[in-house]
Amino acid sequence: MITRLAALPGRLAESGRVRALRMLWGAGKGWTAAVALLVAANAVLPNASLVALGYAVGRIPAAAAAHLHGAPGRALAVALLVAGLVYAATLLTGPYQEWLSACVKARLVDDLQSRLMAAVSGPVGVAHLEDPETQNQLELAKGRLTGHVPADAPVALASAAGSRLAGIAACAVLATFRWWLGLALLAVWLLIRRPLRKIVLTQIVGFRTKAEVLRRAWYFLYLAIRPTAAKELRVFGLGDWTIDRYREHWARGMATTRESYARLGRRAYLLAGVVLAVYLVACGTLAYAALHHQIGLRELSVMLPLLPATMYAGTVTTGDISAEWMVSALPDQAALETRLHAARAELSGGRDAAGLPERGIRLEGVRFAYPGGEPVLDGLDLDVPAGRSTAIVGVNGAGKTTLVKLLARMHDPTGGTITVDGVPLRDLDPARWQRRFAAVFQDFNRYPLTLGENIALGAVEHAADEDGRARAAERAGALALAEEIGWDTVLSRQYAGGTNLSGGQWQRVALARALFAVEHGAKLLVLDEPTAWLDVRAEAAFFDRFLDLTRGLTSIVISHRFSTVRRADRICVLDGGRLAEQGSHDELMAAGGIYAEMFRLQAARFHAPEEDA
Ligand SMILES: Nc1ncnc2c1ncn2[C@@H]1O[C@H](COP(=O)(O)OP(=O)(O)OP(=O)(O)O)[C@@H](O)[C@H]1O
Repeated sequence: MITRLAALPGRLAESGRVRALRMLWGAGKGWTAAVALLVAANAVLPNASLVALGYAVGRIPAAAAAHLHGAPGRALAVALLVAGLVYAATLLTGPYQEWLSACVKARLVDDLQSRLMAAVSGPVGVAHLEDPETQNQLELAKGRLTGHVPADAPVALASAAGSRLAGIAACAVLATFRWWLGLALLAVWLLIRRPLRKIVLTQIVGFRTKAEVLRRAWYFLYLAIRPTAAKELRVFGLGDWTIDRYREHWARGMATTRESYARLGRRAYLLAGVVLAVYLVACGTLAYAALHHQIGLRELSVMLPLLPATMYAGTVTTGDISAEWMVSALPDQAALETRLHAARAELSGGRDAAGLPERGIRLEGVRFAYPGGEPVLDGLDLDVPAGRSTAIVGVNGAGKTTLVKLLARMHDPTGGTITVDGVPLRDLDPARWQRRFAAVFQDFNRYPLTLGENIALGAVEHAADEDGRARAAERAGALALAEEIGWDTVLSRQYAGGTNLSGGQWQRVALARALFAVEHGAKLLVLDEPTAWLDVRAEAAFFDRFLDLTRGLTSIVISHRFSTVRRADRICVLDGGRLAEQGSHDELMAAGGIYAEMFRLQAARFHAPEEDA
């Protein structure tokens, strides 16, 4: 996978250039014209100021002989004025480039980031998000791993192109003195550019193979600076360990980059020898011509400073290197969009899911394994009747959450069939089917938004329904919280005026969100460990409301707390990837199987004799 990411440096850079140009054109004709002006300014002004200064120097002897009077004095004054103006214009190109870069970047960042977000959110499943290659490509496309933002590419390329043109123009001016000298300088710089640029491109490719290691480095950096991990890091004294891990991964990730910089340096010294030889010839030729009065002071003072300016025709500057890095991210963006667009088709189906399920969901011989993993479900047969509550029970890793992910079409089974009222689940429009669901996942989201928004996100198109929001909060036991802190308080102290919630308070908010979705039409309620964070009283209140909460819904509850599970109409026990037992609490207890054993084990902890406790 990594090799695919790393391949073909040349093509990668070229397609990036075309993309950068297209991006610029897309940003607007005015910006394209402004960038073209930058290219022209970089190409013309530095040489023009050298030429103008050379002309002014050439006029000094005549003006000095006339004591700065008369026509020679005026000619010098005009030449100096022109040189000064051109030089001032040259100085202005720097700020102009900064301003242009900021403006173009502001336009492009928005577009590039939105496109990335759209690409990643496009597929209805979640497999692509669990795929390391997607994550590598995503980080490269954002430019975060390299520190070179792709939105800067058009202006950086324009600036580099302008400098190259300036170098070529300097060679052309020197060719007016001796055609072979201009040509020799151009040829030597062009020859040198190829190997130098190849080193940079190889460095970029080398860096890309380290994307995963560098992602790790960034992970350790964020681990150290984000408040979520702060408590554990301190309790276990992991501060230095985190820094060491960061450094170790960063050093590994940057090893190829450092090596290629060293190679670039060595090669540059070698090539500098060749350049020196050509420059010696050039200086010698100019000196010879001056000594033999073949050229005057004016020509000499124009040609001499242009000699070093020819290097821009081929040398690789830090600006060039940055531009290459920025450009290299653009094909990643395109490849990611293409790949994730294809991933949209992986979970296909066009039938409307409205009104489903009326009778129920049936799983027959369902098999599923995560990519590269052992089978999690291995021939599962299960009925989930509509309008009833079904509890799923099993040991850690039995596949309970995975089963819910299959039902919600985050993944499709690798074998067997799932049908809804007899219609294959694969035939249903996956996005519409997902909107039939309301869920409190084990790792529910804790949005750093207001309390009101946290609940309204369950049915965002009905966010204005304040009565519905209050009803959902009341049923979830979160109304008191709303009355205490207000609907508009942000649930994170990392934002001004925000507050932090306890785990149990968060769980009530997550439940309220799911119930708000139910208020607005969701018919399948999934509760994955819905009471894990609740205190005893809140859990008891939840049991009391369970029948009310799930009435009329097809609900699936997953829990290791048997007091929650026993309220369900039907309990299914997963074991070894299959359905091991099913029935009501009483039936399963009477059967004396896995469920009964697990239930008794848990109950025994609460009824243990005191010496046992
Ligand atoms: N995204 C994933 N990629 C690869 N393997 C996964 C993924 N999610 C879960 N698994 C594996 O699938 C198996 C079942 O996990 P699952 O989360 O479905 O179990 P569970 O019954 O819900 O467990 P628990 O009671 O601990 O919540 C586990 O072995 C787990 O390692």
